[in-house]
Amino acid sequence: MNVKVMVMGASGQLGREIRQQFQGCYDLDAPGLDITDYPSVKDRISEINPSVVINTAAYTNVEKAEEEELTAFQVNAIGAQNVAIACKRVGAKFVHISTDYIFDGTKSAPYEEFDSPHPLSVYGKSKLWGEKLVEAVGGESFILRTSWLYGEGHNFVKTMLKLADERDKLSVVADQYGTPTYTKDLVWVIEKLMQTDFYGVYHASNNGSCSWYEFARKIFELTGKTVKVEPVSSAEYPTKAERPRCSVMENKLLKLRGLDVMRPWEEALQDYLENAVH
Ligand SMILES: NC(=O)C1=CN([C@@H]2O[C@H](COP(=O)(O)OP(=O)(O)OC[C@H]3O[C@@H](n4cnc5c(N)ncnc54)[C@H](O)[C@@H]3O)[C@@H](O)[C@H]2O)C=CC1
Repeated sequence: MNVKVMVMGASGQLGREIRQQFQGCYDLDAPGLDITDYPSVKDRISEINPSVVINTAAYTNVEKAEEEELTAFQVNAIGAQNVAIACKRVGAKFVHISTDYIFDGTKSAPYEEFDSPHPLSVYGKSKLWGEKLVEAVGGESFILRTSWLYGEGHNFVKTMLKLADERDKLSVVADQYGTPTYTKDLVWVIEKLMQTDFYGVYHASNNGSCSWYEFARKIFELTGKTVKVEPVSSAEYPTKAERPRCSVMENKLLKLRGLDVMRPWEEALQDYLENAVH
């Protein structure tokens, strides 16, 4: 209980999951800090003197980031570095969350940790800059790249369930592949890793892969919804931000370290639908 953990972005999807799972196990601090405000970040981290800081705070609107590049970079790159510097000053371990969108999705096999990144969107670029700036600080940091998150708050699963109640037919993109990841499972990995000194970049998604269309079909299969789902191509559903066609990642370093506690995505989804969605 005397391990102090600070969570940045504590009211977001992942931040809420961490608070839920860590409550009662750790001395938890969830400040409503703006991570782009370096003096405040530095002062608060010095004052609390945590053992671990987890940064889930991010500019996550992939579409809007195309128009708000500066803000996206302020939060995802500069903000991440601010927290990393403040952690280094007090000797705190730093867990930073990144994304599969740093890849361009053209590789024909799952991405490993040391594959070359090549982001297609402003969001992806800003997150990659965040990774590089965190690494440049040279502190005790873990960078966890995850994908297609769902848990507390708004997410694809809840959107699909809502639409299924409102419509008879849905169109879902079938030519973008990735791995849905339950925040609960990601928190298991965070907790395992933060107890080690194995600093570095990790892929941390549930196991397996699917398209958004297959993801939607599985959600309806598991909940017994009878809505008709139609596969569409990305070209039929134009967006401002370009997304990777196949950003499936392998949790290779977690496996090598014997720390891959991730379940197959279908199993995690079933757990979520049975126990967390009301
Ligand atoms: N949601 C997803 O599908 C994926 C998310 N990620 C990454 O996982 C992490 C967590 O994502 P979610 O919890 O889903 O995001 P979220 O959007 O639910 O939460 C992000 C939180 O950060 C806060 N925030 C924004 N700007 C801030 C600032 N300047 N200072 C402090 N807080 C600020 C927001 O208010 C929000 O509460 C992020 O780093 C994101 O880039 C990675 C892959 C997929």
